[in-house]
Amino acid sequence: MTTSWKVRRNVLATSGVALAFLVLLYWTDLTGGYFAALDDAGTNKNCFCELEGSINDCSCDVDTVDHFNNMKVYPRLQSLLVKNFFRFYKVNLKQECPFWPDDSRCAIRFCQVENCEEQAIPDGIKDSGEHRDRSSSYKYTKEAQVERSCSDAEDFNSALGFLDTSISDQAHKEFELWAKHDEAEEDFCIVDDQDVGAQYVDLLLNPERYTGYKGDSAHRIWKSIYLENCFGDSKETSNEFSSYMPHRDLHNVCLEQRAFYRIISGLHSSINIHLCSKYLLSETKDFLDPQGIWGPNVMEFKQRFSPETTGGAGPHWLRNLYFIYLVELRALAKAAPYLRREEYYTGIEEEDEEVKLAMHDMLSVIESFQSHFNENALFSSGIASIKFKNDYKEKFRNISRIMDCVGCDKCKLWGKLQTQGLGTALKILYSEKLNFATESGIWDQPQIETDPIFRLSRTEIVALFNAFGRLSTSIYEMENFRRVLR
Ligand SMILES: Cc1cc2nc3c(=O)[nH]c(=O)nc-3n(C[C@H](O)[C@H](O)[C@H](O)COP(=O)(O)OP(=O)(O)OC[C@H]3O[C@@H](n4cnc5c(N)ncnc54)[C@H](O)[C@@H]3O)c2cc1C
Repeated sequence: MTTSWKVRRNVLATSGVALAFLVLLYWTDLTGGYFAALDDAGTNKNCFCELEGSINDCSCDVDTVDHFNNMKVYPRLQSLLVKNFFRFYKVNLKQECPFWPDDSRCAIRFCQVENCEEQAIPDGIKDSGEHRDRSSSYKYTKEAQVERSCSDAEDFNSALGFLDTSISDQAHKEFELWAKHDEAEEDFCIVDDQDVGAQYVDLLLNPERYTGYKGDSAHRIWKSIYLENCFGDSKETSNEFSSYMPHRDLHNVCLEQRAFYRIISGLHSSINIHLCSKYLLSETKDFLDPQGIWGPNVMEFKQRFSPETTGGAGPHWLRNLYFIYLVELRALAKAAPYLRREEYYTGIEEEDEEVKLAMHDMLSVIESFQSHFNENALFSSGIASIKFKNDYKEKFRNISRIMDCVGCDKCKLWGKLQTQGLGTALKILYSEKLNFATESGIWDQPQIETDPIFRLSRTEIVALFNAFGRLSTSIYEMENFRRVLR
């Protein structure tokens, strides 16, 4: 690049940032009085996103989460999620929608997912495969990468060691299916990284941001997802979209149903906050800036969340973001002893060591949080709750199927990842196997020799942390919107 090009590029980049800043200032000015909402005391001091007080159904408040996330969790996640172990996610984006014909395509080019180059993926991730077989928890260890030599077995007496293996191949296949079925029993979502169509995606090349996906297709997805919240009392005859979003009736439904709705609504808020904070401000056709200018769009945020434009519901939706954040935070704390034992192996020695250290630090911070969500409050009412828990699983699995119907590849990628991360969090929170392994002190042993029973695949771990990273970023971005709107 010549010097004059560099100068021109710098000028353009600076003008891009300046434009984004001006848009911010413009809207701050315009909305100064409009945004200010009355607080409980009747004073005109807060913007609608200046949430205060209890998050409901949890023992902590918004301020505590803001401080903990923005100061401690967010910066750590930012440096962790760019590491090779976390940036490559294996997913099947070609799975057909099982519910209706795919009738939509995203209107703008920013919907496309950029494929990653085969050589960019570290060998340690590629070669080890992603099978969820019984040895999967050790597959990312260094030892698992070293092939066993046949000569290791030279002094082995084959006659004495003879084992009657006269079990048919068919029976072996069935055993495998049973094992897979037993393992999947605890799953809250469908993991498709073993599908023929699954491929690695570099998440850093495909940031979650505004794509222009909207209208009937997007609404049908959200509506179908909220419909999964109907436990028994089906409202399927209603054509009213709003009837699936009972924010006004929340106190009339049981805790489990309320939690389900709040989790989905929190995810919905998070996705919409991202598209507001990484909005396409200007689609410049300049070949020096082919990606356009991206930045926060305060007007879009206001339109989506202010009480005036949402019938008073917007601030509740934002509060639900904190709820889902606390659910995933608690899952990470619960799985911390297990996650500390993972190798995070990619084959790049120096980086693997760094990731392990960063992970230990991150998990200690997460464990130190004082007001964790109490997962035992859910599914605690005897036999009925067992059925409820199974219904929950089935409904979350359905949500992962619905994600295959999203008509914009980039939205589908992040939708699937976040659903899988959420499913992994719920699996951790309600896994009998994890409880059993933890209670038997297995994670404290210097060497784990027996089958630990509970395990997560690499794909589940990548989804779990990236999904939590999305929620953490949303809470951080809210702080930025708040600053502008004050
Ligand atoms: C899985 C998925 C992923 C997506 N990812 C992206 C993306 O990466 N980039 C992008 O630009 N677009 C994305 N979209 C589209 C985006 O979420 C919106 O659907 C779209 O921008 C249209 O917005 P809307 O204003 O019509 O309301 P929508 O967000 O479509 O919401 C529909 C209705 O739901 C209610 N509602 C809105 N928010 C909440 C909430 N938090 N809780 C409860 N109810 C609520 C309101 O009544 C609203 O009218 C995605 C959509 C889906 C389904």
